[in-house]
Amino acid sequence: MGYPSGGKGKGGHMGAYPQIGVSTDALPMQRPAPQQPEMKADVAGDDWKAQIRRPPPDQRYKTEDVTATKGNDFEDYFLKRELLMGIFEMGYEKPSPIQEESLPVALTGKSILARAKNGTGKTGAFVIPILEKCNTTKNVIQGLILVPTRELALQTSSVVKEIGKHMGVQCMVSTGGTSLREDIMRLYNEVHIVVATPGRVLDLANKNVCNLKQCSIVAMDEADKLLCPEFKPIIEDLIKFLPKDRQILMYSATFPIAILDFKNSFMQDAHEINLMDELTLKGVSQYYAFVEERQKVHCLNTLFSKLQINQAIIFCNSVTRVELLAKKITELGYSCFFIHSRMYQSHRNRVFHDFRQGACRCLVSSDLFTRGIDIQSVNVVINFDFPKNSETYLHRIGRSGRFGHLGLGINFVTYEDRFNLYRVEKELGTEIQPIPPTIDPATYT
Ligand SMILES: Nc1ncnc2c1ncn2[C@@H]1O[C@H](COP(=O)(O)OP(=O)(O)OP(=O)(O)O)[C@@H](O)[C@H]1O
Repeated sequence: MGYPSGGKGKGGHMGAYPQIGVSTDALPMQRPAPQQPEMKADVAGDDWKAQIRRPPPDQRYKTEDVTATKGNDFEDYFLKRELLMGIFEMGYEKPSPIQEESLPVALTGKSILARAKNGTGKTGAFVIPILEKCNTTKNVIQGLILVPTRELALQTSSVVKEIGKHMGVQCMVSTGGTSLREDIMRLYNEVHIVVATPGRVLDLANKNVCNLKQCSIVAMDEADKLLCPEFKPIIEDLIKFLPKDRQILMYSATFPIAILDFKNSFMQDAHEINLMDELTLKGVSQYYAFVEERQKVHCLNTLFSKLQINQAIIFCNSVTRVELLAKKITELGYSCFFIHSRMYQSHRNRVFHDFRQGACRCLVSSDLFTRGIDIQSVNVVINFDFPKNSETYLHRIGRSGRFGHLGLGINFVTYEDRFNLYRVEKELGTEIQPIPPTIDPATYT
């Protein structure tokens, strides 16, 4: 991934700070999908593998979090050829452990409640069976994917479109913060799979414009977040619009006890998968720096000069603090973006898109980006404010070290945070070390 020259370091990139407002272009996945598949594959012959345009193999070191598999191949699951082509063109060579555990069960139609570490391929674990079951000759919604944030909806829909690109699948994103009218118009066209935040899709179902009568498979990503008090009643209402024999695929890295209630009500016979004997990622080194509040910006400055940051996400605990910190970083002479839920959706889209493209090295974020966001080039996560609970800690740190790669998590800990640090360590069974004077770049690059 390329960077504009001087993307890191003191270069007076003061202009980068207000960049978030420059354009209201929607991301491509928000536009109505084309009516024809991007490329119709000729997969009739035996030479289909020769047609696959695989990306160059990923040679980087990967930890056992993704390599400890049974050695299965995607071809073992008798998937449609068009789907297999999409999988291989994504650069997926072999299924990850959670994909190995999920695919055969999901393909039988059974519901799943699965827990696996961050960045180990849960999205593929539910997207692949949904695509396999999708009959693109039928003009009805057959799969629904629910996610807690709009950014995650955009990201997941692009995975569906990429993996399903040889199938002619029509995938629609539907989230709050966008035009309801456009969503309604889109639904007059062909839609096979909907990726949505719960409120908007319930709204559309209530208005009888989103017909879920034949939607027999539903995935809930970040399921514990979807079952928090804010979303749970919406999810329960939505389920009433689905067929009785629907299949539910629930995934997260964290499953508090509260989930059991939902499981008992809606998916009693679900198959359970738990790949989290240990909770934190093997590839992510975690450190803390004991600081006073007023020293934090200075410490961040020191980290910027000492670390080999490819891309970094810096988390704060409030929207106000996100904006303040982004301003301070800019004043230090570093370019940075910021994102939080109180920004206009068009600005959020722009920041997400540009940061993913590598337009800026550093993103200051609220917990909006804590879950699910997959940006492979992020190798450093900094908790400028220490998170309040261990679930948030785990998901934040998991924005680095994607798919078993190496990463670094650094926590600023104040006197008031000291008990929280201890609790997170205890609850996650992990050790967060005091930060040493130097950190070997080989451990996180
Ligand atoms: N079988 C595979 N082979 C190679 N790369 C893969 C495979 N499956 C997934 N990936 C890649 O791994 C990265 C992480 O995957 P994904 O976002 O699905 O993780 P996740 O488990 O959902 O993470 P989180 O818990 O943070 O949401 C993505 O960039 C994805 O493209």
